[in-house]
Amino acid sequence: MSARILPEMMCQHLQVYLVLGSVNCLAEPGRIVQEALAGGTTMVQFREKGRGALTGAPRIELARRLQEQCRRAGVPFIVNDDVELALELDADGVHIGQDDESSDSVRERIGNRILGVSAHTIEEARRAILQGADYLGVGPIYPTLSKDDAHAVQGPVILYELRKAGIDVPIVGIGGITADRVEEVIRAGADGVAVISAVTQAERIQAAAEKLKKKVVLSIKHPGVSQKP
Ligand SMILES: Cc1ncc(COP(=O)(O)OP(=O)(O)O)c(N)n1
Ligand SMILES: Cc1ncsc1CCOP(=O)(O)O
Ligand SMILES: [Mg+2]
Repeated sequence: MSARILPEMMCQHLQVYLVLGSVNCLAEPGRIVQEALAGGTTMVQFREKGRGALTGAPRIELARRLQEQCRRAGVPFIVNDDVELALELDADGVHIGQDDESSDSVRERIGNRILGVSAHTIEEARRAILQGADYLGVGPIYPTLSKDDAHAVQGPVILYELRKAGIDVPIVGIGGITADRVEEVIRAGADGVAVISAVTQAERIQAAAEKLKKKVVLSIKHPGVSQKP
């Protein structure tokens, strides 16, 4: 198996990170992923959960279909929560939260595949890193309608606080992020943005992904030290 992903490469993949399941999609999920990839999406997470989510064979079939699209585009395909499914598909990685299986156990099971861990505090971030996280998902940065059990909104300042505390692993901001908010999120310390609705609910999917990508790239070009929002 290949080695653990390098932080520089991880940061590239985090730039425009599309998180989705069939329940988020107004159009057919395969079409959304196709257009999002055409618009420059850099990583995709299969998050098939919530009311009306697919289960059993249809869930696996959809995951396989989206994974194949990502493979063709050369974009990593990450499975949310379900380590079994990630191993069955030979996915590129897994994303887990604080209420899921522990990071050290998942790291042991997935070998060198990408491991993303949600963190809401400096302590959670430090533990996740010690236990083998390749990146941290931090949020909700802004209010979100896409996750019923989301933690309290943290604002971009949490990104600044994590960086100030010396957390230097790749970080993606998530929760309520729109193109207009990208600059603030990146300037506060994120390496990229993870979005559900900004892409899945857009009228023009490809254009929405393109706009996010452009804003991320422009904001990264003028980084400086993490700035307090
Ligand atoms: C990139 C990214 N960051 C955070 C999350 C949230 O994970 P979690 O807290 O486990 O919640 P669920 O998504 O499982 O409902 C994520 N999925 N992706
Ligand atoms: C999965 C997840 N974790 C924290 S907020 C969130 C939902 C993000 O969705 P949106 O981009 O539509 O706010
Ligand atoms: Mg989870």
